[in-house]
Amino acid sequence: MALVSMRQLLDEAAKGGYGIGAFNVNNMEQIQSIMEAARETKSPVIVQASRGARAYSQDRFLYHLMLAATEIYPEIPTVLHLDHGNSPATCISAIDMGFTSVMMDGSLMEDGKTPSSFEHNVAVTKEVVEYAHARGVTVEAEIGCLGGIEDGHGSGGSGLDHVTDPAQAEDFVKATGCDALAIAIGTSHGAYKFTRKPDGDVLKMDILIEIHKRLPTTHLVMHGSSSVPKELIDIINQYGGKMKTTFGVPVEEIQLGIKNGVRKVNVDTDNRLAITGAIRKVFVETPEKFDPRDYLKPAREAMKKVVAERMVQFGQAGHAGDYTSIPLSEMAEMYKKQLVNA
Ligand SMILES: O=C(CO)COP(=O)(O)O
Ligand SMILES: O=C[C@H](O)COP(=O)(O)O
Ligand SMILES: [Zn+2]
Ligand SMILES: [Zn+2]
Repeated sequence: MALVSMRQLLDEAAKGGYGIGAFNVNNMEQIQSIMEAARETKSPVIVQASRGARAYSQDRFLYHLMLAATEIYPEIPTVLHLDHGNSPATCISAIDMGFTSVMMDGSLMEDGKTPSSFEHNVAVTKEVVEYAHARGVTVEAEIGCLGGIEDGHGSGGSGLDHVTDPAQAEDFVKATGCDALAIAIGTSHGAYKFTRKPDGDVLKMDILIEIHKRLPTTHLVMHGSSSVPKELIDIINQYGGKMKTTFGVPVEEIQLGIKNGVRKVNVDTDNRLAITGAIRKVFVETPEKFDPRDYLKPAREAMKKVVAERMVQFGQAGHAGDYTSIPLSEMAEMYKKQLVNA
């Protein structure tokens, strides 16, 4: 099976009322972990690569690993998505290489740091939507800026300033025709999201629910959705790591999101934690070992376990065989004839 459009997976998820994890990758072992978890749980999958991942892997390596994944796991509908594209040029280069979905993150300027204006965001997103849809490729956009509310860190100043404005989200989707919308509700990337279990003061599920009410057919995306389980932090620290106490997004909050329009759930940090803990354990317990396979195999296994668990929790498990994939050329026709609902 060829790589498929993310739009199709999200439309199916909306019909079935479930969410789909989007897991970040940089190398072969991470791709293998996700694909094995998908096979075990019979899940459709979204594999995503950041700009950093593309640079790290000289992206053609990553692309060809993903083609290998479609050959080895033909029963799994598999999407290759660009995470946080910073400009139309970045998105276009990914589409030209064969990514079947891209994120145009116009909430920030091209430097990936400075919050942008609504007008800038609309303009760059529209440009990407036009190029992508003509090729059957999906576009995720973002409105509001990620970054914690609790400590005001993240994209520029006080986190609350950058929480998504529901009215603006509505205008933005109408103006751009994007397929999926990432919103800012107080989560941030990385391990240090919250200093206590988040409540409604710092994790704005009410805003998410309001956005879903205004945009009931828009596929919402939750970034920064690692749960940062204490068990994974404890393993790292037990084997010589030095991570501070921290809290992520509780799975039950993500599940509440899924009941309210969230179809794509971005997870990277939890997998990084699992991999690092597994490798540290081998190093400490068997310091005489030096074959990379001796620690990469347990690392791969540890990540697979986290991914499979999330696939079950998000509800995508069991849905890999529900549909046959629509070729990108047909998706392009559907966009042209406006058969894909905004
Ligand atoms: O949002 C993410 C990637 O875009 C990943 O978030 P985490 O750092 O919570 O895993
Ligand atoms: O966007 C955040 C993802 O966790 C990717 O992180 P990265 O830019 O370090 O590859
Ligand atoms: Zn952003
Ligand atoms: Zn993100």
